[in-house]
Amino acid sequence: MGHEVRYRVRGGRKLQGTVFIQGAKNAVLPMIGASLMASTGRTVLRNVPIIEDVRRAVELARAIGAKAELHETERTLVIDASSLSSPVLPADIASRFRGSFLFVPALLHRLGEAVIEGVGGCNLGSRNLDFHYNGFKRMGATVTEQVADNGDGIIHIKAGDLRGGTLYCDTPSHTGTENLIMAAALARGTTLIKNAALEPEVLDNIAILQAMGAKISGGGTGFITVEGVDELTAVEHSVMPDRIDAGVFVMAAAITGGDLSLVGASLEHLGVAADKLEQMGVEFHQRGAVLQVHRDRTLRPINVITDEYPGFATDLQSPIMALSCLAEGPSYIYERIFDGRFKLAHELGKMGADIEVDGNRAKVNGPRGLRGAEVEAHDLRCGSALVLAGLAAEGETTITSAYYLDRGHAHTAERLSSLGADIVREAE
Ligand SMILES: CC(=O)N[C@H]1[C@@H](OP(=O)(O)OP(=O)(O)OC[C@H]2O[C@@H](n3ccc(=O)[nH]c3=O)[C@H](O)[C@@H]2O)O[C@H](CO)[C@@H](O)[C@@H]1O
Ligand SMILES: C=C(OP(=O)(O)O)C(=O)O
Repeated sequence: MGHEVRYRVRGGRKLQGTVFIQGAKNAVLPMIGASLMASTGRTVLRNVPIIEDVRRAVELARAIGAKAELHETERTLVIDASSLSSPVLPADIASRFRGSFLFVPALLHRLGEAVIEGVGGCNLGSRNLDFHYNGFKRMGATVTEQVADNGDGIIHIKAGDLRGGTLYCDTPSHTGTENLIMAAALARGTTLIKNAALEPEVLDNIAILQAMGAKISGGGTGFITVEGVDELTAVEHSVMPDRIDAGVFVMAAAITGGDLSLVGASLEHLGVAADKLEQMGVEFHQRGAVLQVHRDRTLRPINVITDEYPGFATDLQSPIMALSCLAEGPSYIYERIFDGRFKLAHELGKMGADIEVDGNRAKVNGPRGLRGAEVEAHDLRCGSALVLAGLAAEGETTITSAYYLDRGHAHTAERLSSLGADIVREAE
């Protein structure tokens, strides 16, 4: 797992043309979790990104007894959760993607318990789940951990009768907020979630839950109130566009000095990343649902501090590290969200970059001409950053362990090739 896919990129071509931004990975995964809360009917999700995380989510939904059909050509997922039967999230699937933990509220409500054999996601240093567990406990659940024969921890959550309460996140956790909202949606009484995440994907998940009959207010304010209801019904919903996919294509235009029209991209959803890219010399024009991106000026260096939305998204930190290698002067990056997200610096070093890392801070000494090399994608965004670097490098770049890239980006090679890039995906 993780080593069978590689991308080969030959750099030096300016990208031009129109590309469709995929549906959002971080919106569709909680929506699949939400759909499992409907005990009758079929949920229809449109604009679903055809990525490995969605394929794993479909496998996991089936493993717990739901019927799930992914219609790839139509980018539509149909889920019938009426036959949910097993509370066990098996390690072989659940430990391959972070979004697996978003199935927990449905299991607690539908089956009274959840057994978590593993939680995956990119290895970005410590990724705690205490806000989720503490919230479930405040609602009346019990959480216990056992050690399996192979030494792995197995978490057992028993719901009893979940009731509303006052919950909080110490920091505004993205999936933490989504899990607590879903747990509260079918709980008895009223729940207040303080310091809730403001990400657009959280708001899109609130929108589908409201359509299903949930009573949720305060989305986007940091204080969310949920009045529990007795049941949720299956609905049809179109997944919002992926702002991180959009950001990567913006940077593909920027790193190649290209000119792209991004269908579905929103300048607003890029948050501070849009301002930072403008400071670097990228020009934007939002015309309805199409964002035009152009860069022909010299790239200027930048200071980046990652933060929760609307701050600079941590998932765009690796891509901008690749871009800043070409900037005329030193760029400074401070990663505040994850404590292990700089493995990329070493890989970019193999391509000629000069990056000094000190804890959660990095100094990128630009400009450095990049050259093709054999590099490894240690996580999803490390993968997208290496593709960007490959687009600007002289010669051929081979990116291994590219399953990680496929976890979150759909049809990467096809979409970039259609814009003029020389890139192929090889799977063994
Ligand atoms: C599937 C999904 O939506 N993944 C996204 C989600 O991950 P995820 O939801 O896992 O990220 P969080 O917002 O929860 O984590 C942010 C920080 O809070 C800490 N924390 C979080 C929860 C908790 O219970 N205790 C705790 O200490 C984490 O260790 C991390 O340092 O948001 C991240 C931050 O925008 C993105 O990079 C991921 O792409
Ligand atoms: C960290 C990421 O995802 P996940 O939380 O799914 O591991 C990501 O999308 O970059």
